[in-house]
Amino acid sequence: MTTNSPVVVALDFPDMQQAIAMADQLDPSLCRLKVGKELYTATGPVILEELHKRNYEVFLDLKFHDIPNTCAKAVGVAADLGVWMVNVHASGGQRMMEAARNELEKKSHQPLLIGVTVLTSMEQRDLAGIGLDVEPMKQVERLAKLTQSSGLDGVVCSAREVALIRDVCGADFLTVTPGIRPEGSDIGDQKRVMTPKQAVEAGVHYMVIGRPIVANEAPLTVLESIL
Ligand SMILES: O=c1ccn([C@@H]2O[C@H](COP(=O)(O)O)[C@@H](O)[C@H]2O)c(=O)[nH]1
Repeated sequence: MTTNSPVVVALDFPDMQQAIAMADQLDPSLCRLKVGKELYTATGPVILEELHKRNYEVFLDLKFHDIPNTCAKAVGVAADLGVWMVNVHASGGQRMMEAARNELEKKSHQPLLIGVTVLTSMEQRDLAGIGLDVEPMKQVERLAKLTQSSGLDGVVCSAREVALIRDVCGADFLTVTPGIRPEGSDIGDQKRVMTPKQAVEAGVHYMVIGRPIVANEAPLTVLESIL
């Protein structure tokens, strides 16, 4: 099933049973689902089959970052698994991203291919700690331009950077934004956050939302209130 919903719910769980129980409380006409490192490491590809059977489109958020050949082959396998979206770290560089793009061109099913810019859990001092003397906004801009010139479909960034990305990369270049926190909800380890309303006003294409929905005892109600 395809949906027009801008919400992608992060299924961050340690096992199949909890992930499927959550998927069964949500609705594929109201959201897509994201499978990340914790769940995929626990279950392997069978989780994707289960979610596809339930008519969900799935963002496989494994953030590949490796030498071009290894990264491209991993992206190719993700395409064969039928996912809707897959991502790589833009800081893997242009040759790595182009190799991933080229690998997808050989595939009958081609997921959206997205580059991760600066993790939404990072602020300026975290960048300084890895030797980058630059503001997150500037680094996001730099990596978004590199991602676009490498032929990818869009970027993962904070909703705070979306207006700038729309200016420099155009409105069709996809923005996928974690770090979304409804008014009053716990920020946790996220740093560059926005509310769903602010994110939509900024023009995001997709909002990735995990704990505010999946840690709530009424996840469908929270999803509906966000929508
Ligand atoms: O920059 C990034 C990239 C990915 N994520 C992922 O999104 C979700 C966010 O979950 P919350 O519970 O809403 O914080 C999570 O799966 C991250 O791995 C991100 O947060 N930031």
